[in-house]
Amino acid sequence: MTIEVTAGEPRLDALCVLAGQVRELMDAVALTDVGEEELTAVTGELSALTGRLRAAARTTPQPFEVAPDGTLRHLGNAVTGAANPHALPLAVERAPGGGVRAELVFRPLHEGPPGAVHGGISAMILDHLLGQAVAAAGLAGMTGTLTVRYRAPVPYGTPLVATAEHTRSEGRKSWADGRIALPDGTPLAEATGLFVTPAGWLQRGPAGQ
Ligand SMILES: CCCCCCCCCCCC(=O)SCCNC(=O)CCNC(=O)[C@H](O)C(C)(C)COP(=O)(O)OP(=O)(O)OC[C@H]1O[C@@H](n2cnc3c(N)ncnc32)[C@H](O)[C@@H]1OP(=O)(O)O
Repeated sequence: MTIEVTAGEPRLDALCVLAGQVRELMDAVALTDVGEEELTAVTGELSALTGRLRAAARTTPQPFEVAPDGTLRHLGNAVTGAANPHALPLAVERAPGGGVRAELVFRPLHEGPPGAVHGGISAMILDHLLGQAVAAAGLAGMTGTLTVRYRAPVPYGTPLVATAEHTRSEGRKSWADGRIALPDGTPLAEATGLFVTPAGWLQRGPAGQ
């Protein structure tokens, strides 16, 4: 899959494509049933590839930054970052009725209980989405508390919809609610969270801009 998030920045585009390929690799590792000899051979090739990438390395992932088009982006983010193999990546958009939403499909790689998504993975997605709902209201903050109610096992391999909305603020504290649901709206995991805007962000913003 080609992800074009970086118009006019061919190296970053190539990095995002590489991250997508690594996601496919991770899926393949989670599901492979090839024999021991082949596993050992592939491990050797991957070790060589890892060395090539480490030939020039940074100490932190791609940063939270202002892109050339003036928008904020975080290609290294563990949930949304197209350049981060760990990320789905989650594509978050403004919801028509307010708040934010994202369509997502978890993968077998995300298994916790047999046949369902790990609760920590669901919590991570909800944490991020609630945070973006708060940010969309102009109050970006760090998670202070996150409470999740798991109402039903979250399946992988099935289209799901995650939504969140900012509910209220008091000073630097903001609250948001969200859920991961089936496309018909049936909630599977619901969350509420408190986000605190660090005092420094009030002057400089989360990207230090
Ligand atoms: C455009 C962008 C897009 C970007 C959109 C990005 C979305 C990303 C979403 C993912 C977010 C994360 O995962 S963030 C990662 C996980 N979270 C963290 O690592 C946070 C670590 N904790 C901290 O950095 C800090 O403790 C903070 C920032 C949370 C608070 O520090 P602080 O700013 O010094 O707060 P402080 O002055 O003590 O308190 C201010 C008020 O908040 C309350 N308060 C403080 N912490 C907590 C808490 N944990 N739980 C309850 N309440 C708390 C205090 O009681 C006080 O209330 P009162 O006395 O005024 O009533």
